[in-house]
Amino acid sequence: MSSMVVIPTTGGATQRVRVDKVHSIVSNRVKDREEQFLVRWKSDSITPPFSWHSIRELARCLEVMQDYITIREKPGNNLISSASVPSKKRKSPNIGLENERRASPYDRRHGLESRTPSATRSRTISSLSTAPTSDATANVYNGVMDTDENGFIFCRSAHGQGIAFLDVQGFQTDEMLRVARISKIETANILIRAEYIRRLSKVAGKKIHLVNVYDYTTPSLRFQYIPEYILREGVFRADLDTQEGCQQCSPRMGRNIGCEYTKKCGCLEYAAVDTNRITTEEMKHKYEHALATGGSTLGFPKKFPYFTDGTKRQRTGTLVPFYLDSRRPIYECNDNCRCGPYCRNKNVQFGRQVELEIFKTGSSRGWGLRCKEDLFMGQFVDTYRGEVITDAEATRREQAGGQLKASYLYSLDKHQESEGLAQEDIYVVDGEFMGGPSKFMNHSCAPNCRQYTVSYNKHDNRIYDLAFFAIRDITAGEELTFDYLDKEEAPEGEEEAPEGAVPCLCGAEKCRKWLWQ
Ligand SMILES: C[S@@+](CC[C@H](N)C(=O)[O-])C[C@H]1O[C@@H](n2cnc3c(N)ncnc32)[C@H](O)[C@@H]1O
Repeated sequence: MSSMVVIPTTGGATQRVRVDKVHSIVSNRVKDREEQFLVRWKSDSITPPFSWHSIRELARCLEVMQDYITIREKPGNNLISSASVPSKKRKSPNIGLENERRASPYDRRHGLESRTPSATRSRTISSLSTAPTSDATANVYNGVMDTDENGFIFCRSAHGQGIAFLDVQGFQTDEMLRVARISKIETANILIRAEYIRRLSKVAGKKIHLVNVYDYTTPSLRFQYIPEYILREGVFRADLDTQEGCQQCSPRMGRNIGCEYTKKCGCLEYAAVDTNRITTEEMKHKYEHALATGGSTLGFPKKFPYFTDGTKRQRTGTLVPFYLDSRRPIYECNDNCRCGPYCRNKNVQFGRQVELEIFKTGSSRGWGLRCKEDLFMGQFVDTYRGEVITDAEATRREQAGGQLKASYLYSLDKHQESEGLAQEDIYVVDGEFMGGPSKFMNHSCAPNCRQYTVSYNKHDNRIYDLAFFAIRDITAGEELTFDYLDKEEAPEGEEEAPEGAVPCLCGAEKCRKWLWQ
């Protein structure tokens, strides 16, 4: 049995397969000591074209290759979803189709014209019982190889005498599955890992490492690292130029640390009042009046969120207890402030300053995140990034994505109550497919980090940063975790599994047993 066109895999520059033409990868084998993958090409035909390709030709299709490997590793999987098997109602396309094949540019480039079409070609594979075996030489089915104007190879549909046929109904055959199972996938895993590490090296800020001492898997290449939120349809944020900055502060007031006096700093207008320092009856009365009328609380005792040089803890930049021990929103200064670029009230906006490591946990929790250096209590770790979507879109994605989807969705509802925002006005951050390394932070019922609200524009209360800070000293190498259900009062663990509950594997002494309740 031979195919129409044998793709040369040695000698000369390797031609690549273009990822946007590939539907999926559906099988693998080792041929001539080379890992090869069976590509199903995008096509409207109900017998789409297939062809075998070496790993080098698939160097630009690593995401698709990873999809295949992930499915292949799942026990009992027949590697092709029922959705992609054409309906039995459709008529068979190879009846009466006798496409005369002309030499393609690909053939001409490789001097393959003489092989097409040829009487010496073996018979078409017409039934599953004669589908390719491990030692079959068939390379192209239901199509012919071609190259596009940029030199990328692709396969286009063609049927008829001499064109090997592969029926996707009942795909794959037992023999293909057997061959796929015993054929090692090593180089592909190495290339996928190398590509992920290459992409991590492009992420802004300190280095992010990837460690897996358990197996050959790599986090999904479909995840895209982004430096900022991506605003999706129906989501708006105030223009940065229009954000109000503090006007009474300056870089050189007091200790030359930018903002110095909480009573003057306009950025703290909506920051929480330190009620412990409201000591006189008169002040108390004024404060109650301001609360009742929605008046400004500027001038009441407040706190800047971060320690500065010269404070007793000497942990410059870490959160002060007033914020650390609460869930009060943090208001940082912005570029329109008069306090200058290095104000003590700026921190999260400068981005991550610590080296992180994504690591395989070795348990059913999948991947996790840890820090390569010691962290102080109150130290900023990283923000949570992702697509910002409307509440309606979040509901839609949640319904489509199943119960685990919830762990990637974060509602920006901190100001909902205080600002009287309707539920449909709430935006949601989805960090499943786009975001940063904090996507890998697992849940713990006894966490060492917490997520805080950090705003730079006090008037835009629908979009703000979700920032992770250490809530105790953390030794380098310790897994970073936070409580997915971070509430003022954590719910008690229930004996019975609530509906949709995912068992919690955090291992904390007082584990609540379920991720969601
Ligand atoms: C935001 S992701 C964290 C990264 C994830 N481990 C991964 O490999 O991509 C949340 C998911 O991790 C898993 N997970 C996180 N914390 C867990 C825990 N304490 N127990 C069990 N599974 C956990 C669950 O599958 C959850 O849906």
